[in-house]
Amino acid sequence: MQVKVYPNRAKMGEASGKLVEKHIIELAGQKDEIRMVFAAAPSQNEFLNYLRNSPIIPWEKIVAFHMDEYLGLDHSHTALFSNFLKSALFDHVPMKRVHLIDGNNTSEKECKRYSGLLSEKKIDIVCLGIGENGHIAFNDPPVADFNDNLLVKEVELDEYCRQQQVNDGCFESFDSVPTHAITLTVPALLNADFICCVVPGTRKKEAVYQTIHGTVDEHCPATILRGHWNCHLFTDKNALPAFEIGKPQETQFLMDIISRKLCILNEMQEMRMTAISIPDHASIQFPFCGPGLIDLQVNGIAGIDFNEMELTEHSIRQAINALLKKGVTGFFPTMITNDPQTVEKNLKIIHRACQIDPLINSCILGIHLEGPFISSFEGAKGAHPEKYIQKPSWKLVEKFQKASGGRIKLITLAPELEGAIELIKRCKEEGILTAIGHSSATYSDITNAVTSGATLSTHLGNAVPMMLHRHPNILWDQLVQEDLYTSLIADGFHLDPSFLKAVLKIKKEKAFLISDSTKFCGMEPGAYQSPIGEEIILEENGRLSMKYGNGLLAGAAKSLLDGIEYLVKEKITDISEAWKMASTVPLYFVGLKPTNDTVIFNFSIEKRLQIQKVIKQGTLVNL
Ligand SMILES: N[C@@H]1[C@@H](O)[C@H](O)[C@@H](COP(=O)(O)O)O[C@@H]1O
Repeated sequence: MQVKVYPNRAKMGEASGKLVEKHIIELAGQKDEIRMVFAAAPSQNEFLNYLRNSPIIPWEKIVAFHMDEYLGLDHSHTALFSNFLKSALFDHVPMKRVHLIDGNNTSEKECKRYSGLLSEKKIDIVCLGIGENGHIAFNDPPVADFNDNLLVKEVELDEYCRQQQVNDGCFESFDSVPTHAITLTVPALLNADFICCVVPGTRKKEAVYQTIHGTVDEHCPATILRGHWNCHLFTDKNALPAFEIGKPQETQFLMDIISRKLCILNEMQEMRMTAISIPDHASIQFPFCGPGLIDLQVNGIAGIDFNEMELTEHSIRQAINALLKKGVTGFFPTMITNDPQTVEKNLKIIHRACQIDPLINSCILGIHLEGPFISSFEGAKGAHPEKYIQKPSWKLVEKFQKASGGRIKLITLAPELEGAIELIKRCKEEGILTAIGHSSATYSDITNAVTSGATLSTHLGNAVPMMLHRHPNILWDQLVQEDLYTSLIADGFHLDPSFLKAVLKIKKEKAFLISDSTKFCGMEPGAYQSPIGEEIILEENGRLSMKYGNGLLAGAAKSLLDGIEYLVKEKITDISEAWKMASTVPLYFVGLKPTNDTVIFNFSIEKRLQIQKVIKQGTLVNL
């Protein structure tokens, strides 16, 4: 859902009208008939007024419906929605056809008749508002059903909704507002390809707040709009309680949003937001939309590895295509401890690929050097080859940084090594983030690293010494550092659910997911050679380990998307939290501004995620 905020109703009406006008004209170029549903309420006045006066809308192609009607109100009553829409729009423009709901027909017959008309063909555009009680059409909280099997039904209006009709000036008294009505159901409204929602005014504050920030469920039926992939919410300053407009409190605002588990800010000026907040129990069939995924540790994917000798610009593009298919719109290619000549060569290739291909350039947000300044202790060195481990050296970093065209943004190192603290400080000066990882550091090494500028624990819980003292040890010692973020591999093999739960309880919004995927992610099970020459085994279930390392893990063969699914499946977090940990949190950690990159996905009852569409830099990616 995109939220746009305007200083007053007039500007809001004009902007929403323009957007719908533009969409109608686009559709008119493709089809002979455009089917639209309109809402009848004073909140729509400015919007309908814009449409009525548009000199370019091809009304002769438009078939109009409305979304609700009172039962039993006299034909001539001005509050009848059919009469309202006639005087606001239908009587002024040469529509192809207008289908009015007859509130004086028996409700059963009328629901059937109108359902029949609606289901003749797909509805293209729904223009609606949100009630003070959060309703859409007359789906008030007590009767709204996100999984309704019906398209049109009779409902009893709740008292809050009836009072709003008096507040809106449509009826003189509460008692004169009918108690029953006919309404299009939630699925009938959400089935449209395009939704324009116009909600002005102070009395809508709570409803707008809930729509943007509340849990997606029937307590506020409008929250379901966040799940629609092409919904545009227009509101005015008066209806917006959550933050003040015009004050550039970007950081605080972003933190507020992150802590409320929902949406990211894309453009401060327009207040465009991409929201995701889905209840864990939802069995909603509509696609959802969330920010593009961000993976700060990708060694490779789909047969291509950034550490292999054979890396080319073309294979980088292939890897990016595979990542986009998994919803990853931004990532750090990760170079592990390796022959320095290969590292340098591959950094140059990545740099060149970014220069020649704008898509690669926009997906590669930076490069992660994981090593070579790591511990050579068993366990701590993990799957990294000992022969290429080096002493911390700014000179080497400088050489690599030059080869990469300044793209190295993160270095994982062992702070206990001689010269590591100086290197951390130097990196900080040069704008490179540093992380603690593949280390056997003590509490004082870790504290020194943090005070010198280290801000992350890389894949906490993995690549640590084989045997740990129960306390102190390197896990507790990092967990207590409040300034450290933590990256976690949630592939189902690297960490147990209880460890993940405990880390999240401590680190809260400072924990994010990485895949640590290698070229074997997406490959058939079997025995292979790793890019750094080790024999490795990829099992049927996706476990990747060293053949001669007593089963020790050797990176991952699962994607970031699998990590999100794992957190939800194991009931470690809900989907909103997990998605946030794989998108907004890592982006925030590296200090990059949110983008408009968006992923549209299905989330099934079986908790499976399926990517449907990826929008990168405003363009639909060909998946
Ligand atoms: N990329 C690292 C490997 O280099 C490391 O060997 C492994 C260790 O996991 P554990 O410490 O659980 O054996 O974690 C990740 O996969």
